Amino acid sequence: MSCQLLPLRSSRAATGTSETIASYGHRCHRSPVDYRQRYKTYSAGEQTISASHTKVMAEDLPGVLILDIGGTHGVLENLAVLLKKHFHLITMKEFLENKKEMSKKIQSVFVFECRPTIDRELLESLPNLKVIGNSGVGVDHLDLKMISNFGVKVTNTPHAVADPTADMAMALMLASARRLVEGCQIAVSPDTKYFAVDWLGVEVTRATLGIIGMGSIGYKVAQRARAFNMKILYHNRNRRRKEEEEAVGAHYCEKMEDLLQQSDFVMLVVNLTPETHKLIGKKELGLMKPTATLINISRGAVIDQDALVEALQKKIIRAAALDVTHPEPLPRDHPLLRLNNIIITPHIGTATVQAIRMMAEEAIANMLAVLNGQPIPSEVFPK
Ligand SMILES: O=C(O)C(=O)CO
Repeated sequence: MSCQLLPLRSSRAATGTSETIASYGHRCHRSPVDYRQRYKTYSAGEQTISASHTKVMAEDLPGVLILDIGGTHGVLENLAVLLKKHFHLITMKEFLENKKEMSKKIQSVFVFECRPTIDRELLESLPNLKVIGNSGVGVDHLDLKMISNFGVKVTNTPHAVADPTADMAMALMLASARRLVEGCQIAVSPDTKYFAVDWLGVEVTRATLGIIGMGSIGYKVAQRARAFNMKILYHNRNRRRKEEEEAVGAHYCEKMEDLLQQSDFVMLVVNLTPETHKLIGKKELGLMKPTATLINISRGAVIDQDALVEALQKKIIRAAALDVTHPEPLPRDHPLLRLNNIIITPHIGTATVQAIRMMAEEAIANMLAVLNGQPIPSEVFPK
C-alpha cells in the first residue's frame, strides 16, 4: 500500500502555518495570520467609509447587484446592511424594473451562497461590470472562462467557509456514526412507549478517516479528527508539507484506492471540476469496507448517485451522510430519499450566523480591492 505513515506530533505545530487552499475552491496560498491582518485593515477602512457616509449618497457608491436564492429568512436583509456601507445596493427586482439606468451603475455582482448562476445575457447587459464577488468557496456554478472573456474578475471566500464547513463535516460523521436522526425520531415519536433500539451505531474515536481533498477545509477536518484520536489518511493532487502532515498525524495516500480500502469514514472535500465529476462511482464504492460511511461536503456531482443508491441498498457500504446532492434539492421521489442508511442535509455547511457575515465581509473586501485597483485577496481564475 502506498499510504505513508508518519509519526503523530503535537497539533500545535499547525498554528500559523500557511494553508494551501487547493482541493475545495481554487488554488490560493494564504496564511491565516495574513488574513486576520488584512481583515483588520479592511475593518478600519470600513469605519472611514462609514464615517464619510454622511456626505456620500448611496447613488454615489459603486453599484452592486445582489443575486439571491430566495427564502433566506432575513439573511439577505442582514447582508444588505453590510453591503450598503460600501455599495449602492441594487436588487434583481430593481434592476429588471429599470434596466436602462441600473445597468450602467452596476460595477459588481454579489452572488449569495454559491447557487445562482450568471449567464451571458446578464453579462451583456452590464457594460461596467468589473467583479463578481461569490460568497462561498465553490465556483462551479459560474462559467469562469465566459466571465473572464467579458473582462470581469471572479472572487471567492475560502477563509470564511473553512471552519463552519469542517464543523459540518464532523457533525455529519458523528450523526451518521451514532444514528442520531433515527434516535431523535424514536425519542420524539408519539408511538414510543419506552426507549429501546434494535440497532447500534459505530464509534468515530480511533476509527480511520480518509479525507479526499486536503485543502483548507480538509485540513481543518483533520485537525478536528485528531482530537478524536482518529487515524487520518488523505489523498490530494499535491502532497502537503511534512510539517503539516505531522501536525495532524495525516498519512498521504498517493492512490485513492488505498484510502478507500482502509477507511471507516471517507470524507469528500474536493471541488467540482471535470476531473472530480463522479469521482466516486460503482468501482470506488465497491472498494470501500462494508462497514464504511461516505460523507460528502463538497458537491453532489462528485458522487455517481445511482451507484450510491445501489451501494446503500445492497449494503455494499454501511451508510452515507450528504450535505450536498445533485440536483439540490433532489426530486421528492428520488430513491436516495427513501433509504434509512442515509442522512441528507440541505447544503448547510456555511449556514451559521458567523459564517454568513464573514463570507459577506470577505466578498466585500475582494470586490472593493478589484474596484480600487488593489491586490485582490481571493481571486479565482479560469483553468
Ligand atoms: O462555500 C461553498 O462553496 C459552499 O458550498 C458552502 O457550503
